[in-house]
Amino acid sequence: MPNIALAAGVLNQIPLDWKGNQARIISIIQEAQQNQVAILCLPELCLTGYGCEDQFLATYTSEKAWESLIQLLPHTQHILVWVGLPVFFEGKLYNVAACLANGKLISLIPKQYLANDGVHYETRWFNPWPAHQRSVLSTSLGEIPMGDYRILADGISIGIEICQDAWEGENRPAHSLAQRGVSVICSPTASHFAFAKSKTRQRLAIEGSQIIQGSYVFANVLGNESGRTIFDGDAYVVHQGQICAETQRFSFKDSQLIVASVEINCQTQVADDLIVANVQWPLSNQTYPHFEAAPWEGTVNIKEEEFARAVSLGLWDYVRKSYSYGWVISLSGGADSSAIATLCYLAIRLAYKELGWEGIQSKMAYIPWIMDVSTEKDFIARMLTTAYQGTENSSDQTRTSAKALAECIGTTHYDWNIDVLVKEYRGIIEKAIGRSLTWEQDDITLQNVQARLRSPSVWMLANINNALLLATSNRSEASVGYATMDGDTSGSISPIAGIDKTFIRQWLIWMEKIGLDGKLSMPGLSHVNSLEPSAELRPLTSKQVDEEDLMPYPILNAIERWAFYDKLSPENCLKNLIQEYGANFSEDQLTAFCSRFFRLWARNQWKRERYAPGFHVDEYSLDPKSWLRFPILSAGLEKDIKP
Ligand SMILES: Nc1ncnc2c1ncn2[C@@H]1O[C@H](COP(=O)(O)OP(=O)(O)OC[C@H]2O[C@@H]([n+]3cccc(C(=O)O)c3)[C@H](O)[C@@H]2O)[C@@H](O)[C@H]1O
Ligand SMILES: Nc1ncnc2c1ncn2[C@@H]1O[C@H](COP(=O)(O)OP(=O)(O)OP(=O)(O)O)[C@@H](O)[C@H]1O
Ligand SMILES: NC(=O)CC[C@H](N)C(=O)O
Repeated sequence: MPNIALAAGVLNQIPLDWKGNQARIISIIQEAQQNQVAILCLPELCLTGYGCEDQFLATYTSEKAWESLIQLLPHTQHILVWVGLPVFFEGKLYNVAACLANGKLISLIPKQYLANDGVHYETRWFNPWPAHQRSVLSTSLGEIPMGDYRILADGISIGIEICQDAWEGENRPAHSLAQRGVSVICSPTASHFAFAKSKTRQRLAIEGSQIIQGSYVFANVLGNESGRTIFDGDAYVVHQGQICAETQRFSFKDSQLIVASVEINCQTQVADDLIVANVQWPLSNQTYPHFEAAPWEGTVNIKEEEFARAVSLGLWDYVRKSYSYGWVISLSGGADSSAIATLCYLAIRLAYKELGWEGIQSKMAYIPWIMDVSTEKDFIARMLTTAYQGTENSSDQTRTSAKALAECIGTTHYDWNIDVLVKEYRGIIEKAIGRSLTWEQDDITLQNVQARLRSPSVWMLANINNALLLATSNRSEASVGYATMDGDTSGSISPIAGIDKTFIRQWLIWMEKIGLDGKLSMPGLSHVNSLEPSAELRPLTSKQVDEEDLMPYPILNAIERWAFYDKLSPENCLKNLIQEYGANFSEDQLTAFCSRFFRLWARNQWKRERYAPGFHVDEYSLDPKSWLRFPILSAGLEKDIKP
């Protein structure tokens, strides 16, 4: 029973980046070879990127991937590597893990169960491969075995489960592989971040190793690969149910390799489903560092930590992959825009900590001024621009709050007043329609014009800086359309559109007082955290607060979850509401909240269709393009509240 080194590599790839993806794969294979690794598992579809969307349907994509695969072969001496790519077989497309060993393509093993819920849409592009079906594919390299095979390499039998395969309970291929006899399963994966989801993946890896009483090597994608989804970059080497090595999630590096040396059972029996790879493992006399999870994984504030790390990595990857030079935020001093400014700050701080200044300069070499900047402080000021845009309805508290946060972060901060613009527009329209606008008659119009007139100026800053304008809507506001279209919805990404207002406020308090690892906090949030959420669009004397315009945020969030995650009827949502909140609100009040929620929900689907792309962070999202479809025109659900 020899000891061999098993490794998993996570990669931050870019869809359709042929050269870049290949270079990162070659670099991690070389790192593995230097570490005398025998078997290396890389993420699902890592040659093309997991998120190529309908470009998978272009045969060109799989042809380019095939070319790239062939170019990898000379880099696989004395190692067995799993690399993911799309492959056409008899006119149908499959999501495949290719086994490369010692300069040869050994086999192509397709995914059996396709992911098709939530953000996943795999059946649009791929076909599921039936269990136990085995065939051969004629290729430029000759006849290659394609199907439900095992690999026999230097006495070790290896099987595979591709991401969703492992989520299929009793049907997961690990069970059949256990009966057929494998000592190692590799699991190339592309499983996006959602709160606490990595624990499920970890459990699946542990159970996989227990099912075969052997080793399980699991490798996920890393970072914001293609825009909306962020991948944790988690990987595990598990042996007999024990985790031997794991990555530190949310790394800002291009890749991470983990290695563990394990004692493996040998097998030499020949069988129909066994393809022999001619490879001799390197003699592993190396001792490996103990690759273990980051300390923050074990803390009680794991949800806050995950949110901070996932979204800041999402923002960082987005800015560099879109070749932008930074971010612009219209900073009101309220919770949403302040949360986003803080997340941008964290993106820079975490990137700096992990990559160092030289690492940042090489990653951001496309920015013309990058070599002129020498300190982290200067870099923050160049990357992050904020603007407070007051009106006569703005309070001193929000102006002070925005200024204090901007100073604490070190943004380039502006403060100007837009009353002159509001007056000008109001005058033009009043003259045109021949009457004065009043708050009694024109409330929404007078609110919205202010929100809209904050948009052109920050777009100008975004254009001047070649920066991304960040929209600040959260999921709770998106539910009820509590935002002005082309006003505060302006922007090219909506980083917090996937999370509710209640959590944002809780996270801000944690960031002020505790922060990442209990160290990286933001004391400048003290003013923000003392304010009650308000749009500040009506005259100050009216004391506008969001929760009076709408309903208490916890109630709004509860109805939203019951209705659109649990898919309960409006009537049952109300029943739940009465049960949970009946002690604090009358039935009439709760019925009014429920009616208002469904009325605003149905009326504002068109707004959700028009939001800038947001990040997925929770179990569900309201994004119509990637999670929840709802008719733009409907009778609404309000009438269904009472029988
Ligand atoms: N189904 C549909 N398809 C296409 N368009 C549809 C439509 N239904 C209405 N519309 C149109 O939508 C327009 C109204 O939308 P819009 O102009 O955005 O305005 P609207 O949704 O009526 O009002 C904006 C709301 O957001 C609040 N707000 C604004 C800014 C910031 C904040 C904050 O969170 O702090 C809150 C504000 O207090 C107000 O309650 C109308 O022109 C209407 O015709
Ligand atoms: N005085 C202001 N200066 C600059 N931007 C503003 C101002 N008022 C509103 N905005 C912009 O409009 C957005 C929407 O306002 P909204 O009130 O929903 O968010 P917030 O002020 O960040 O948080 P809160 O709702 O907790 O007050 C803000 O996030 C901000 O981008
Ligand atoms: N790529 C996949 O097969 C992902 C499926 C998996 N159930 C997930 O959501 O993470």
